[in-house]
Parts: sequence; C-alpha cells; structure tokens
Amino acid sequence: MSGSQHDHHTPDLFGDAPEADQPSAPAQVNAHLALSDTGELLALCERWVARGWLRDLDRALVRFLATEAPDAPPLLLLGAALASHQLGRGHVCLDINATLNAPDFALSLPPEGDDLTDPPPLPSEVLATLTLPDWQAALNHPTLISQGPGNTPLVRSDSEHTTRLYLRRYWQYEQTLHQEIANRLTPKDGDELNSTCRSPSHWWFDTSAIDSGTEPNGTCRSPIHRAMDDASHPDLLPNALNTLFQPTTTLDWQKTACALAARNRFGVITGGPGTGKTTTVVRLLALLQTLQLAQSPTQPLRIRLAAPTGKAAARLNESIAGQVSVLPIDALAELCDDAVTEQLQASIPTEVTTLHRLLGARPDTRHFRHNAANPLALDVLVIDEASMVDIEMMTAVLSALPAQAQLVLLGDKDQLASVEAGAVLGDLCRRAEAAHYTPETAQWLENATGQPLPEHYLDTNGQPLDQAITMLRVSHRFNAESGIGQLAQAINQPSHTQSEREKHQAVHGVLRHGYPDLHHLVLGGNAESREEDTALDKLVIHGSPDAFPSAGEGRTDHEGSPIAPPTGYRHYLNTLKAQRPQGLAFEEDKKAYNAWAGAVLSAYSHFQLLSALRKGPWGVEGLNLRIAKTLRSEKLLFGSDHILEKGWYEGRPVLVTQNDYGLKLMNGDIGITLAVPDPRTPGKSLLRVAFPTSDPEKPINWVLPSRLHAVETVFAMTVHKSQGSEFLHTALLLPPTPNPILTRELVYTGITRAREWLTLIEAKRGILNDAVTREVMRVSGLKGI
Ligand SMILES: Nc1ncnc2c1ncn2[C@@H]1O[C@H](COP(=O)(O)OP(=O)(O)OP(=O)(O)O)[C@@H](O)[C@H]1O
Repeated sequence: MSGSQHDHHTPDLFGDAPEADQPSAPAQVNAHLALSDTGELLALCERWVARGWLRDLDRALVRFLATEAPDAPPLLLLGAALASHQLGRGHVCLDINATLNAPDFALSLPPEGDDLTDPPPLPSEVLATLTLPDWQAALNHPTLISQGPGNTPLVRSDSEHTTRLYLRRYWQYEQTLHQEIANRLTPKDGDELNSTCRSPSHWWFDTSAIDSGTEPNGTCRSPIHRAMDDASHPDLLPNALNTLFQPTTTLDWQKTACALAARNRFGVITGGPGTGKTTTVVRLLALLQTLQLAQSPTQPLRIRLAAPTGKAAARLNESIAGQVSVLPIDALAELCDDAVTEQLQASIPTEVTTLHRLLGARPDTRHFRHNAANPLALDVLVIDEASMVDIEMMTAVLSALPAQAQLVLLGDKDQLASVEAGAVLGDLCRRAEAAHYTPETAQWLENATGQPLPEHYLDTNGQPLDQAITMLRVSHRFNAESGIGQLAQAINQPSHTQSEREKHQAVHGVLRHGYPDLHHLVLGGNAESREEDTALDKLVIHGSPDAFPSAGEGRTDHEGSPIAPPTGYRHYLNTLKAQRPQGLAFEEDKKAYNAWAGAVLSAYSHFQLLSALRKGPWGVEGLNLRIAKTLRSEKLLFGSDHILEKGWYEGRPVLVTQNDYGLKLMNGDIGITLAVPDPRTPGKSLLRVAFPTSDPEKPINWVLPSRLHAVETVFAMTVHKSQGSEFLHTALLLPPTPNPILTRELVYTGITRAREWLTLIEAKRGILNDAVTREVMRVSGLKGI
C-alpha cells in the first residue's frame, strides 16, 4: 500500500476525529512544561507539525484523545503522538525505553532535509528530565489505554526489556499475525510438530502431527499432509526430492528448503540475490503437486503466486516460466504410478499476481473482498519479495487464507523492510542465520533429503518457527569473481562478528580489489562543483565504462554469453531515436510501435541511478532535474527548464507511485514517455506513456499523460522504491552527510539491485563507512513464535 493511501485511510484507526480549526504554530513552547501541561503539549505538537516533524494525522490523534479524555496525562498524549509518528517511520509501536535512551535517534528527528535553522524543541530536549518510571506511570487511563484486548484506542505491552505503546489497530495486527502463524505451526491434537521419524521408509509419520483443516475425526489435515500419509506411496517424498535435486557433495540448502516448506503449513525461504529462491519454489510446487497427484490424480492443488508490487510480480513471472520449463516432469509423474504427466505439467502455475489483486482491493477502503469470512479459494500461496510486505497486508493475507492452506514466503531478510509499518519477514527470520533446528527436525530432514545437518545448526531449544525457516546460503549468480556479490557479503556481515574497523577494512578491501563489475566513485561533497558535475554527468550519460577494468569489455555470464558493457541513460535515448517507426500510423501499425516501446523500455532497464534520499541536491528530487538538464545539454532530451521540472516531454521515464486498477498500473511500474503520430492531426504528434505488460497480445499499455496522477520522474529512484527491481547497471549514490536513513540494509538493498555492473558513489569520502555500520532498528513485538 502506498504512503499516501496509508495516510488517507489511517484516521479510522481512532475514529472520526473532529477536525478543529487549525491554529497557527505558536512561536515559543516551553519544552519542559509540555510534559505536565496539556495545553503546552498541544502547542508543542503544533510546532512539530508546522515544521514537518509530525504528521497532521499524529496531531489529530492527540487532539481527539485530549477532547475525549480531558483528564488524560500529557505524557500519555505525548506517547500517543509519538506512537503514531513512529508508524510513519515504519515502526509498529513506540518503544518507550529506546525513546528515552536516545530520543532523536529513536524518533528519526529532525527528519531528512531539515536545515535546522530555528528548530522547535528537539525530542531530546523535551524528554531530557523524564524518567522511565514516570513515563510508565503516566501510561494509564481507564478509557484510553489497556494492557490487551478491549476498546481503548491505545495498548500498552510490558516485557522484561521494555514497554511498548501501540495504536490498537497495529497491536491487533501483531496479535492476529502471531496467532495465525502459531496455529499453522502448532498441532491441535496435542502431538508435537517434531514427533519421531522412525525410518526413511516411514518419513510420513511425523507429518501426521501437523494439523490443518478439520476432518470428521477432529484432526486438521491439509490435502498435502493426507497425501504424505498415503502408505501406498512409501518413500515418495525422498524419491521426489532426489528427482528434483542432483546429488551434491556439500549440504544442498535448496533441497532442505523444499522439504521443510512442504512439511509445514507455513514456511519461509530466505536468501540473498541469486541464491535460488525462485528455483527452489518452482521445485517445491512440483513436489507438492507430485505428492497431491499421487493420491488424487484428478485433483491438483490450487496454487497461487503473488508479489507485493506489479514490478516484482512481473519479474517473478518472467523467471518462473523459465524454471518450470526445465522441471523433470516425466520422472516425477512416474513416481505417482498413474498417467499424471499432463496434469502435473498443467498444474504448476507461472502467472504471478499482486497481493492487492489476489485479495480483491476495493477503491476507497482498506478492506479487501477476501477476508476471514470470504477466504481465498486456494491450497497453496507463495509470496515473493515478502520483505516488502507490511504488517497490515501480511495480516490481511493470513486472515484470508483458509485454515488448511499452505503459505510460503520468499524474500531476502537483509533487505530494507516495507515503507509502511512492520518488518515482518525480518522479524520472522531473526534467527535464520543459525537455523536452530531441533534434533527431531534434523532427523526428519535427513530421512527426507538424505543429508545430515552439521551440529552447529542444531538447537534442542529450537522454537516451532525456527523449524519452518530455511536460509539459502550460496549465490549462484554472484560467484567469487563478482565484486557485487563480495561487496554484498562484506556489508552484510553481522555486527556481532566483527568490529567497525574490521567491517570498514573488509568493505574497502572489496572496493580496491579490482573486480571487473565494480566502480567506486568518490565525489567531493559539493553538489555545485564543476568537477563533480563532470564525473556524475559522465556516469549518467555514458555509464562510465572506462572506470571498470577492461572498460567493461569481455565479460561473459555463467552460460558463456557476452555481457553488454555498462551504459548510462544515453543508451535508451539513442534506442528511442534510432528505432522510432518511420511513416507509420499509430493505431494501424501498433505492432511496430509496440516493438519500439519494448526496445526502449528494455534499454532503460540497463541503467538506473539510485539515491538514498528524496530531498535536497543529492536526493531524487534534485537529481531528477539535474539529470534531465544534463541529458538536454547532450541533445538527448528537449524542453524548457519548466517542462523538464514539472511537465511532460519525450523520453521522460516515470515511476508509478500508487496502484491504479482502472489504468491497469501498479505501484512500482516504470513507463517511458514517447511521441507518437496524432491520428487526428497529420504531421503532429502526441505524447503517450508506454508501460510493459505481461500480456503477449497487448505487450504495451499506452497511457495518456493526463490520466497519470501518481507518477514521478525516475532518472533517480529512491532505494526504497527500487526494491523488487533489478537493473543491469545500478549506480547507488550516497549523500555527503550522515543521516539516520543511511543504513547497512539500505546500502545492501541498493547494491543488490545491480545485475551485472555496480557503481557505488560516495558524495563524500567516508559516508559509506558511516552507513554500513548503522543497522535499521524496526520496533515491533513480533517474535518468539
Ligand atoms: N542449485 C543451483 N545450481 C546452479 N545454478 C542455480 C542453482 N540454483 C539457482 N541457480 C541459477 O542461479 C540463478 C539465480 O537463481 P534464482 O533466480 O532462482 O535466484 P533468486 O534467489 O530467486 O534470485 P533473486 O535474488 O533475483 O530473486 C538462476 O540463473 C538459476 O538458474
């Protein structure tokens, strides 16, 4: 869900707050009195809102609570304002202890882009004298806050380590998610998930402990678990796994992942780029269908594939089709001793939808057509790029999932979390690195896969959730020769395993090594400097191939095919010019125009500049205009300053920022503005924006610019928006000054968008060191399942 949609809907969180007249922000606020005087607190909120530190929404909540309960302690109101503010920063709740320990850092205030002239009181000033017991004592009020279920708008949750303050809706999401996942992991009949697996030929025994769906005898069984119980096909699971995976000398984590995900009604497969998540899930689907068809030859499982954005869905669509075509279908069908080859082939889906479409999004409401009362009609749901799914959407998915259905999440736990509140995948995978499989799980896995697990992955105290998660650990895209892979690995090294100095040395060791796919560009930190203009301009125009070893020539991919040298934006603009259909009418010769648009879009995907920030000269807003002007000076684009900044022009690449079902456009889609002949006025042309589709009959969606309301120019894209996309050559720009936004996760996410070439730009030397040692701390209570 996009940010603006979120803001639009959030007021129903606390009821219809009366929109009082908006007083102008008071010039002075007594920061200290704001802790004990409601009037002063409201005045402080006004100043923060006026400065853009709090949202209107946060202030509306505080005013509403103060009106509803005039006796509410000001510290409780302050907590509510900050809990609401934290939602806008991606946190599900306010961590009271962390806020007191480092107020400005915990609240990310002042925000990105604030120049700090005449600032309102900082949170650190306001909270300077407040103690934890005093704040905790104030978090009590009979109608505003409770410790759990109820009708109060706020919920307080105390644990050994901290007190967390939630807005009720988000507390409820967390509870639902926790419960739904636990239900899928915990048997209802009192048996243990990890019950004994007696021998390889009785591998199905312990899966009978996993419940799902209710049967007449009271146990809950999914179709897949009934199939696994089918004694007429002994050893089907190990045989099918051996058919899908070639024997290896080292532990094959993909095979492990496949077995574990088949075993549970809830599974997570996490791994970095190119570790084979897609490959594994295609084999998992083939495995599940084989098990199902062995038992019910005419009743394949209903499987759906989904991703959080249209872009991610399209990418999975592409890669999954290729993987399905190389499955050993005949060999699998033979295991079912029935003529099921055709069913097997036909029952593995390749079409990927967005989560919004799957759930049935409806305009102007955050409620979906599918929910607990109207569940989805499916047996297996796979969600790719799950790191981008926020807590609200994940809760909606789990609520709409029938009890017997299996859910498999795929994603990279180390990537940035969703822009919206919640880092569900990261929270679920907190312990994935060390696996924590119980000896029972390890035994079951050995029986199913023939692979013993090394001791250090075992833990007699492993939790049920640990047993459902597999981390893929070998990248098949980035080998030891790949600087991108090595850099990702060095950046991702967990902080508890090395000092900051060691991390800096490791990262710079990779950058200095001379890998063929890496270019490290360091600027002087001054956006106005001529010299920097030259280096940055050269990069965005040509891609600076000379800066790579051998000028980017002579590289081949793992299949031996040549890799095109790195390019900049000139590449797609040249394609636009060179391949423009000549003398053809737009409507009558659509095929030619579609081919042209397809070529331009494909050329565009060869290069993308990413920036960590939105505002300022180094943020996407400043960079977009700067790049458009640079390309104009090269005669690659045309238009006045005003047009380049605010208007439409041929060659303008745009990013969709909100789903538009009417136009069949999804948040994250990229289109390019092209001039096509105007059918009504011969000799004239008009602008249309070309978006790629997955429909071979209509490969390009041509949209009039005037119909596009939620788009932005995308010469520079924020790293957040780039999630789920990949570009042949990615240039990641880090701004010159330290910023809480610059974290290890952000740098990792940015560099792993690069498929073949990476240019890492430090606007000022040293900023990379600062970023890779800062980790995102998303506050939530989702753990311990
Ligand atoms: N076990 C394997 N042996 C050899 N090559 C493999 C193996 N698994 C995957 N690959 C290859 O590695 C590449 C990446 O695989 P895949 O697309 O499945 O990874 P992914 O984790 O889904 O990647 P992404 O990060 O793009 O989502 C593909 O070309 C695939 O064919």
